[in-house]
Amino acid sequence: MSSANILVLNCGSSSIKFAIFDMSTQSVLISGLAERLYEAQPFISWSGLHKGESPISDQGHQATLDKLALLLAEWNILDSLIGIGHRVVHGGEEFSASTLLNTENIAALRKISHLAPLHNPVNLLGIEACQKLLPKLPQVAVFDTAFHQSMPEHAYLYAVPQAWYEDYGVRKYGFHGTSYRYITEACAKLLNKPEEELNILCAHLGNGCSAAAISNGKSADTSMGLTPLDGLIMGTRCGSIDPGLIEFMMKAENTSIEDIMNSLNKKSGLLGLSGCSNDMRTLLAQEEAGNKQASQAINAFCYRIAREFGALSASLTRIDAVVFTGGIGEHATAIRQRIIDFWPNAQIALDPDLNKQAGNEHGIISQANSPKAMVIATNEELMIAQDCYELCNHD
Ligand SMILES: Nc1ncnc2c1ncn2[C@@H]1O[C@H](COP(=O)(O)OP(=O)(O)O)[C@@H](O)[C@H]1O
Ligand SMILES: CC(=O)OP(=O)(O)O
Ligand SMILES: [Mg+2]
Repeated sequence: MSSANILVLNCGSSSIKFAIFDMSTQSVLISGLAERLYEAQPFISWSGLHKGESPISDQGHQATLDKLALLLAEWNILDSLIGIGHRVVHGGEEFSASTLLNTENIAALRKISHLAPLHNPVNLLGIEACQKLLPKLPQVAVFDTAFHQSMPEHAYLYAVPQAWYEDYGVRKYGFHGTSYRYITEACAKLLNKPEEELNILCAHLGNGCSAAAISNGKSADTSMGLTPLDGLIMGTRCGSIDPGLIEFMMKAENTSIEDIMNSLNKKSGLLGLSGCSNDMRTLLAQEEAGNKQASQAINAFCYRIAREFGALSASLTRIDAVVFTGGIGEHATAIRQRIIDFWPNAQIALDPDLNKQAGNEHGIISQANSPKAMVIATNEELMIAQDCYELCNHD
């Protein structure tokens, strides 16, 4: 087996995605997903050199990380690894680029963990598990926030007392940056343009959802903020709301700030509006079956994305393409059409066949005479593997 293998770990709030890359060929050897970690029956599946699936004996991230350690040993892959790359969602102001981890910067990461409560604590759990399993192996953190460090001050400042920014780092950071970085590279190639000349609007629509304006290949603005709670409607997160709502609901329900924040993070978004699911596939099926609340949730979701595109377009001198990515963006034909329907002044006309097949060989789903709309499958794991490989080889 090659000795240029990198393990990539993406610990999410309720799932763990992993991939083993052979960087001598930039190919994936094995990739997998553990899902529903806090539900009755957590489950892990993998494919590539080895293929299989298995229930996980216990709930939570730790049991899954233990299971993954057993699988890596079983696949005889541990000795071939030269580094481990971790998706870390929040890098605060301290981390503006991918970083080789050590005791000091892990401690610094721990300090900003509360800024992404659904993500950073479990990202750290993954880092600790790997340290235990392979203490000598270099580990690299790749931050969702890094790509957005190019945002200008007028985009990232909140209109709150300046001391909040100076003393506590309260500003917009933006997330899904590793995905936007991949999309920028891929889109420039597909449109045959230098990255530095690419101007696009992109929506990353997964469990977490955000949109970004990319100007001359760099992030100019994005919908998520200090935390990944702001902006678009998400699976269980509310997105933008009137901040006054928080005090209002605390008084109305005579409850704590923790309770309200828990509801805004875990019981809102598509789940809260529909009252039935955070999963777009389920909601589309429910809508088809006549469930009005599911329909309301989907419409609010799509409208908010159209509105965000309209707002973000203010920061671009020209729009080369509107790009959809993430689980929903890549797979939900009807959602892409509905977003475009809610955005008439963009004058985009989708080609129904191209939209259905999620793009031609250039990723394009719009008609020939329309402003361009595209679908590009994101690959955060490849970006993480590349950064990890580069940092491991330089040390
Ligand atoms: N064929 C599909 N049609 C509609 N929605 C889909 C389809 N496939 C996946 N999705 C949706 O994608 C979302 C998950 O996206 P994903 O990017 O995998 O999430 P994560 O943020 O966990 O990485 C879910 O809402 C799921 O319903
Ligand atoms: C930042 C974020 O929302 O990530 P995810 O989409 O993985 O939840
Ligand atoms: Mg995701």
